[in-house]
Amino acid sequence: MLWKLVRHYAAPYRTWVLAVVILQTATTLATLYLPSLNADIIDNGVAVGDVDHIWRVGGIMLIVALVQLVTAVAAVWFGAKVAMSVGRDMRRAVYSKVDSFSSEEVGRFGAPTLITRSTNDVQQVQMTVLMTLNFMVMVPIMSIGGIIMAVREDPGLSWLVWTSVPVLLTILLILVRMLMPLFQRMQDAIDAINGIMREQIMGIRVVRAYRRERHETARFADANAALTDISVRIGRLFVLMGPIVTLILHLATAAVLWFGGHRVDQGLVDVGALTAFMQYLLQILVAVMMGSFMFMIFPRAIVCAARIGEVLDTESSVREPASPRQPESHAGSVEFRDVTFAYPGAEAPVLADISFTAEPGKTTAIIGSTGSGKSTLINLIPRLYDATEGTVLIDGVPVDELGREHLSGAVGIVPQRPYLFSGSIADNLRFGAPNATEDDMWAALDTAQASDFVRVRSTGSGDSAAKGLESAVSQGGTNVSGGQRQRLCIARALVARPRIYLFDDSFSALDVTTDMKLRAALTDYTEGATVIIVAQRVTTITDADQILVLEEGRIVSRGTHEELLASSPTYQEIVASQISREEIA
Ligand SMILES: Nc1ncnc2c1ncn2[C@@H]1O[C@H](COP(=O)(O)OP(=O)(O)OP(=O)(O)O)[C@@H](O)[C@H]1O
Repeated sequence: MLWKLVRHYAAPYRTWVLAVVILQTATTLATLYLPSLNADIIDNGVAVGDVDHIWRVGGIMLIVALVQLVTAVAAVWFGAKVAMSVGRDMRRAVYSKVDSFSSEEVGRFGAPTLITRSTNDVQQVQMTVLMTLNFMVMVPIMSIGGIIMAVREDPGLSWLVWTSVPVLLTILLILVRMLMPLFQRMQDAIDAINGIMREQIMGIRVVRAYRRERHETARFADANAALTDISVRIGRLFVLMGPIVTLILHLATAAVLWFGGHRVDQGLVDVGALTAFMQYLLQILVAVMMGSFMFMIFPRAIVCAARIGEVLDTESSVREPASPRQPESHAGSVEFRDVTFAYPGAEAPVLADISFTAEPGKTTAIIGSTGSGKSTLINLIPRLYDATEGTVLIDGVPVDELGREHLSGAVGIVPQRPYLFSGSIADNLRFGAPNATEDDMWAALDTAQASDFVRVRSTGSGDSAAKGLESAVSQGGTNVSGGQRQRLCIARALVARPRIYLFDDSFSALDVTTDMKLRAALTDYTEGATVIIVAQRVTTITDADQILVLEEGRIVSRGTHEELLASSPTYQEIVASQISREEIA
């Protein structure tokens, strides 16, 4: 998966990769050339007192060193550009994939892991691309070229290469083998810590309310300790690696000086050639070390790439139609035809044989006990999920044949759990209608009974204080009350002026008087549109043109308030539990 991902995302930057290969080759060749020039200066300049030779070869050395410097810097620059671009594109792809997911896929993966995969995992792959680009040319050329050059300088000492390289390689491979499983566990530990952190931040109020701080702190401490433990073990192995490699390098240098010294004494080799041999041996060992380092980062990148690939290979269960259909009328009627729905993995359906029509200009209300499937039913209209059997139609066209744009333009939903985004109140209100004017927004706020508190609202202090529509909303809408958040979400749906309004238990946080005022204003505002209201309170829906009573996922009765009062035992039960006999009368 790592190779497949990198090949795909690096393809647009082929030219830059080629530049890195050429530049790295030039750097490595220059690095390999320098020791033999050095040997030449010592043997043919210093040893025989030829100053001209020293100047001439010294000049060449300077030029070669300059070439090495410039090409090395340029190679790293291009390498970084490729790696960062690959990382950016991969992050973008993961983001847009997640964006296309339906509630099912988001629920299946879970938010914490989706966040880790699009940030930390992509970063690991990006880092591996950077390292690979830096080392992939240098390591093979330097090790093979180094061996050839070293043996050329003094074949008699070549046994030192054949012994030191395998020793270093063996030790490094043992370390890599020990590191591999640790890296895999590290990624899981990061996931776990992100998950706990997110859950605790989101649920901080509940944690406080139930005085669970100690328990939660202990849970976090355990996850933190696990991550620390793995990191320390990885760190220990890394720390061990430094001295071991240095020891081998020093032993190799000492061996070259010891055995080489004897050979110089015996006149078998020149001092310059011996110096060059030593430098080549060090270059070979450094190349081997870097090669092993590359192997060390691969296991982690492979794990990360697999996790990224899993997201990218997942297709949304709610798919865009290949050629979207346009309905003939744009009135906004909603029809359910024998709809059955089961959540993925669940055995029993939560909705069964649902058939009804919600007409434009009329209000359809859905009432039923907790868990009877009201929200699920509403969620099928904007395709948060697709029906398992049967069809949901808007203006006579099945919703899965409508384009996403068309569908989101037609349907305005106020979810059961109201959510606002960070930004100003105006930013939030313009979510579904970017061109809405201030008058449009105030009209929606008036209808949602939200204009009073928005008008006096102010955030920030001094000159930077923002007032009214420009006042700030924090992420999730946590700096407004539950009822205010609910009304702002209602206003957000109203501003877009869709043809179909879906209110999922949207009046629950309002007091009875505000609820009444809001519904009266709503009747005028939504005139001509299809309105579907899910409600817990009977008083919210007494005026509805049609009330559907849901029980365990089935419509058990339907009719107006009066009709149901007369005919439906379930409805009578609900009403009796909420309204006194006098009120009913
Ligand atoms: N994402 C999900 N995965 C699996 N089951 C779910 C999921 N969401 C809801 N359910 C189940 O489906 C059933 C219907 O849930 P739904 O939220 O539609 O009920 P509801 O009538 O809106 O309830 P409430 O009045 O409490 O909001 C419940 O039994 C619930 O446990």
